[in-house]
Amino acid sequence: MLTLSGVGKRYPTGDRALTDIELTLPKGQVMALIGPSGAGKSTLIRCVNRLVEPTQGSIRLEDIELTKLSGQKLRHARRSMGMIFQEYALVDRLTVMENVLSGQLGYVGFWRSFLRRYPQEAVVEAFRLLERVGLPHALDKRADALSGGQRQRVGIARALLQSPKLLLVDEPTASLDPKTSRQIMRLIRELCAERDLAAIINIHDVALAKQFADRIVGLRAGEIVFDGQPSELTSEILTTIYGEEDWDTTPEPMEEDEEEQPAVVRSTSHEVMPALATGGAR
Ligand SMILES: Nc1ncnc2c1ncn2[C@@H]1O[C@H](COP(=O)(O)OP(=O)(O)OP(=O)(O)O)[C@@H](O)[C@H]1O
Repeated sequence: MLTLSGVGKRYPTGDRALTDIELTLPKGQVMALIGPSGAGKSTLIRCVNRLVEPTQGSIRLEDIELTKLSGQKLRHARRSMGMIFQEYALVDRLTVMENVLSGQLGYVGFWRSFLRRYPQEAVVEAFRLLERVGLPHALDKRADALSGGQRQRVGIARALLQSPKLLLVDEPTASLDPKTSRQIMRLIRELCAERDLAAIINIHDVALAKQFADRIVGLRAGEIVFDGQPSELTSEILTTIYGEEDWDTTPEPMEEDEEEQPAVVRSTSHEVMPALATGGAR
């Protein structure tokens, strides 16, 4: 369905973000993309929808070579990719319903969308989607009155309204509490199964990736260093992806007379390690 071959990206600054990426994603597969900060996860996702221009290689979505598209054809191809990006924030002053319908912007003409007059069938589908993502009672709420989890649900409904073939999801749980994070990951997974939709999810939380993805791809310094089943993600492989760390032990409780550590320990972004607690069933 989606095939990346020999994909590379070097930014004008000289940073090489991706090297020789080979990846094939079949229909219906939920793939989690993990790796340390700066490994190239966001760059990879953005190369697929061409928010970032790959400097090498080919990216095919079904029979369309995405790297060669421009203008109208690129806009058309982008409609088949639902994007759930943190920074694709909702428009706060608009209602939930209006935010979802804005997923139709690529379809309806400029004046129609400017005047916010959407086709009846889009409105009906938006109702249905809002019900499906668990927000049937929030249609008229302003987006700024929603919780983080509710906002993410609106973002998911908006992405689905354009009937995509592929979902590109960038850190969907970054600002959510653990329970809401699980609910959002479960929802994405269920929706992919219902619609035979493939998804690439850039996620820092390894435990969530293991629980909710069919496949995990580990990036390190722009290269794929692991591609396999969640059950194959051993401590050795985590070390390959993230670098040396004792993945299996948790710290011993401190002795009473031990000097207390500061509550917050700041680290550079390159030292960010994944959460490893394994939760219960899906
Ligand atoms: N616009 C840009 N211009 C120059 N270099 C960039 C740009 N965006 C990213 N990079 C560089 O490309 C590399 C990969 O960055 P990217 O954001 O894709 O990593 P990431 O794995 O998504 O990181 P994080 O988990 O922190 O979001 C890094 O070295 C980064 O500094």
